[in-house]
Amino acid sequence: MVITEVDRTLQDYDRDGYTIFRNVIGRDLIAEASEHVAWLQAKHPDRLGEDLATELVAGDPFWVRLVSDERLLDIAELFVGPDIALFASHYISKPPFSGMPVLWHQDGAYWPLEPMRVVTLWLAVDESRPENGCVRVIPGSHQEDLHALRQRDDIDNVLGSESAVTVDESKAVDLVLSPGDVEVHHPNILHASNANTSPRRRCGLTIRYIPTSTRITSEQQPFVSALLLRGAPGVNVYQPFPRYVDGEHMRFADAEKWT
Ligand SMILES: O=C(O)CCC(=O)C(=O)O
Ligand SMILES: [Fe+2]
Repeated sequence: MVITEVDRTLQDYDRDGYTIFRNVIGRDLIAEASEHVAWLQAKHPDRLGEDLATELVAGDPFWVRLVSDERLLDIAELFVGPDIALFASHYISKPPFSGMPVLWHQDGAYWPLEPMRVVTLWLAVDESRPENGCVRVIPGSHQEDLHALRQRDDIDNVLGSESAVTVDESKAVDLVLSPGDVEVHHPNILHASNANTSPRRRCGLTIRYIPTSTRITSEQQPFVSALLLRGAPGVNVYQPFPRYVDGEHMRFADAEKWT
C-alpha cells in the first residue's frame, strides 16, 4: 500500500490531535482577509480584534465566500466527510503589544453539538509565532474526555474561562504559521495562546466545520452561523446565503458572483 501525504497527515491528526497544511490560500485572498479584519473593526468599533465573532458571519458575503473556499472544504472533507456545514467562525486578531492570551481549553467544552464531531481549521492571516502569541497545543491531549470549565476573570483573556485541569506546559508545541497556512485541530485537544507583547499583529480565522449529521442543539434555530456549505443538509436548518450589496459590504474580487 502506498502511504500518501494525505494519509500521513491524517495519521498525525489521529495521533496528535492536530496537523498543519502549508500554503493553502494564496496571497491575494489573504490580503482580502486582512482588509476584512480592518473593515470589520471600523464597522464595529465597540468590538475587540479578538472578538470578531460568529454572529457577524451569515450576513457577510466575503466571510461566507472565505469559509466556502473549495480548498478549505477539501481539507474539512478529509476530517468530517462530504456533507459539510459551517457551525461557527471567528477572527482572533491580537493587536500589537496588548493582544490578550487564550487560556488552556478544549473547544468542545463550549459547544452545543451532538455528537461532538467537528473540526477546526485555523487559517493564518498574519505570521504567527511565539513572539506574537501563536496557538500552542498539547499533542495527544485530544484523547482526554472534555473537562469542566472554570471562570477566569482575574486576568484579561479572550474566553474568560479555561479547562479546570493543570496543564504541563513543558509538553506544549508552538504552531508557527505563515499567512495562508492552515492548522487543523480536534475539539478535545488542549490548546492556548500567549499574550501578544510584540509590535506585530497576530490574526487568525477559526472555522468550525461539522458533518451535517452533527446536530446543533442550541435553542436558537437556525443557529446564527449555521450554513450548508457542501453536500446534503442532514439534521440541521441553515441560514440563507447573504447577497453582496455595494456600499453595504466589503468589496472583494468575487463579489459580483454573490449579488
Ligand atoms: O487564536 C487563538 O489564539 C486561539 C484559537 C483557538 O482557541 C481555536 O482556534 O480554537
Ligand atoms: Fe480553541
